[in-house]
Amino acid sequence: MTTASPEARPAGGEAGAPAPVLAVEGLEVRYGRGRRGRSALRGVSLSVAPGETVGVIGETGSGKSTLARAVLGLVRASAGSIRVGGEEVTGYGNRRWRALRRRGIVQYVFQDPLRSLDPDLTIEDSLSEPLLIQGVERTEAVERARAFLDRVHLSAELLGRLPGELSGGQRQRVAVARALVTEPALVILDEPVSALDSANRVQVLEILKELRAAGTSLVFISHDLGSIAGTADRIAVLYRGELVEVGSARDVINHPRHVYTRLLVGSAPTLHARTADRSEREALRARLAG
Ligand SMILES: Nc1ncnc2c1ncn2[C@@H]1O[C@H](COP(=O)(O)OP(=O)(O)OP(=O)(O)O)[C@@H](O)[C@H]1O
Repeated sequence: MTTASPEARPAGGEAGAPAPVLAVEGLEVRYGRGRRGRSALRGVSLSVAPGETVGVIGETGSGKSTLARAVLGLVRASAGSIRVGGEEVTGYGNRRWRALRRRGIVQYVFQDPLRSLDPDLTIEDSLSEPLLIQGVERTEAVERARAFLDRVHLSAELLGRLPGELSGGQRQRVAVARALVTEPALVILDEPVSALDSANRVQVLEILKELRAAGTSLVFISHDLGSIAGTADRIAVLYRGELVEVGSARDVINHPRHVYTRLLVGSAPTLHARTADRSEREALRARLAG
């Protein structure tokens, strides 16, 4: 990270500190080639310790989904390195990435649960599939999958249904359960609550807090600081492809350092931090544009 402040917690790997489940160093991602190519991420460095929830916040186009896709092997890094669960994965080709995903070490939840769920598989099949792929025997896979329904506050009655027969909120909770069944070291959540109405949003955020309390490492990506503020241990602020600030959630919200972070915090009326009035926000926008 070239312009960011130092991270609030050690990245791990030093004597006594646990090795991070995710370590991204100097990550660059470009889309397209040559003159027509454009840079989506520049010099991004971020680590996630075991059991830690890191929120990544940024406006549309700042590179949040690109970061998620790079960590899942869905787009390639042009420079820098990515280590997942201690494994250097940067140079992996499609086959090795597929194998890594199959091992269930890193899982994901996207904004649209229909992208995370096969529309033709019943909920029971969707939940047991990741375990079957790992070679778990069917009866045990189904039993383990059912056990995860409780974790996401869903009733077993839904197991025989297809994703299209559930509400948006129920579908997203199934997507979260599917991401958890392999007990991954890391779950990447890309705008997991953005498509939900406020009641479902609150429920899914509660579930994420419970996962955090249970020690699952999460990267929670959102454009909404209000959603991230109560869930993340640390917050990383992405602005135009660069991480401009990383710190404890409390520090970032109460003492934002970068102008963009101050604008974000000042525009979030649900936070307890002082919101900026209109003229202050305009002054901050002018400084960003300048
Ligand atoms: N497949 C692609 N080809 C070319 N450019 C892309 C591609 N995907 C994203 N980009 C560009 O990369 C930049 C970062 O996009 P990205 O989707 O990561 O942003 P984001 O922060 O997730 O935005 P949003 O909140 O709108 O989803 C944007 O300028 C976008 O136009």
